[in-house]
Amino acid sequence: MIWTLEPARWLMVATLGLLYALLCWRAYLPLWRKRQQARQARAAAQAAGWIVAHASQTGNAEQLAQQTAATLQLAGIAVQVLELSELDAATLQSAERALFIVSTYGEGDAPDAAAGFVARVMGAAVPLQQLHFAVLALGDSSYRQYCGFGRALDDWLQQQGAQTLFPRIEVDRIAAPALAAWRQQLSHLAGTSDAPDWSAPAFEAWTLQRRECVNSGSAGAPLYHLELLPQQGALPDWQSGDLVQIAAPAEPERPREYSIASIPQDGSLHLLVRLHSHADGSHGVASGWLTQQVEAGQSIALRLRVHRRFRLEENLARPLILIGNGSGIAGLRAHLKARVLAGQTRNWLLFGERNAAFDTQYGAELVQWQAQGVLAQLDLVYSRDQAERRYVQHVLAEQMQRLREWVDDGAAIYVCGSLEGMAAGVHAALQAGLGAPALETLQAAGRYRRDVY
Ligand SMILES: Cc1cc2nc3c(=O)[nH]c(=O)nc-3n(C[C@H](O)[C@H](O)[C@H](O)COP(=O)(O)O)c2cc1C
Repeated sequence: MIWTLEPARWLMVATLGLLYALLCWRAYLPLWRKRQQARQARAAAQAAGWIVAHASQTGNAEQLAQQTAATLQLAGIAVQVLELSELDAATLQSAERALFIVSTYGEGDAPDAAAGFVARVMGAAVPLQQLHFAVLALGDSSYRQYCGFGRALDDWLQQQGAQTLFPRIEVDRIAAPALAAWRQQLSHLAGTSDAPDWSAPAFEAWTLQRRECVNSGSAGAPLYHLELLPQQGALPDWQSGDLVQIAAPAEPERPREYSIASIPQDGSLHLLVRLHSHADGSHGVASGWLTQQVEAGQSIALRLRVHRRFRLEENLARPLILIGNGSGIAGLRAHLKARVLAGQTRNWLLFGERNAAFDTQYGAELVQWQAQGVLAQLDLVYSRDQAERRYVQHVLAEQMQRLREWVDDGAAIYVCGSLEGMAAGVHAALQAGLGAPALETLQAAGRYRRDVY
């Protein structure tokens, strides 16, 4: 009879039972973990309430996402603010409400940072019947593909079965009425009537200290170096990579953006402004006013704009490859100044212009930095100084071995200047030399940044 078994046998039976239970548990463990993770993801999405996802190049969409989140939070709604690139299919599938605030670049493309989301997530079918969403699409109607990315994202979400909370709102050059419509929809959704005011910081009066044409005789349009100081108080703080907005008196509702060419340690704010001329010979509203009309000692309405995506941030500690052309030297010069200040000498500048005789804006500084050993490599590429046209992307392709070595050493790549021609050519050369996936990885890691126009 079983009750008569000896203790040793009991022990064996018990051990075998335990072993069997353990084996079963081990077999079940991965499944359990997976279920647990899914449960946690769902719980996180539910606890987080709404997702506010942004895709921004120069920060407008990101700023609006923060303001949108603040409005919802004020109404007691839990919000998770994410970059679009941080969203994956699983998170989208476990979310119930999401607001997308996205701008458009290139020719109807997503901002650089969202390229990964487009390839990874939008390239596939993701059933999203549970998701309710709305899109705020930022753009500029003077481009052919107006709000191209916002529209594409909206279409894709609807194709996946997601339901719109309200129709897409398109914002032409940050126009106030469209933003008011978005705020109104938010207040309605959140059930609040006291949404915070979203007005941008006011323009402040600055004084033009000095202006100088830096490319007299050039085959290109005139380029001017400007120095400015605030009329009230001390010089504000900014970082290399940041922008200013300038409101010309003739068109204050449409401020123009310029890269800042100096750092606060220079003692004033420098800009490099190209005079634009139309076919009929008339000048661009803002560039004509800044370079031909305002006199030294007169007032300019200006506000600073953080351009987080083009700042150095953690790349300050990495080797830095700076690539640009024309007035794009402005932003690159500010970065070089910040690097010199930080004692970082592993800098490589590839810069393109037309003729060495006329187009050497800030050339003396560059040569001096090279002599001081703070500019490890300087490639000045003049397109018209030889029979064949030669551009930065050609030199980049020739120097690809060196570029790979720098990237292997952890370098970051910053591109500033014209989108057509330069930035597109540089992008193609980098893709060919490093491979598209590697370039995408660099971009996602914030090691490939562009300020192109
Ligand atoms: C180089 C460049 C290309 C652009 N291309 C487009 C475009 O194709 N379609 C469009 O609607 N807006 C285009 N825009 C306008 C931006 O989408 C708009 O300025 C937006 O407010 C930028 O928001 P962000 O700061 O969040 O990136 C372009 C802007 C730049 C500088």
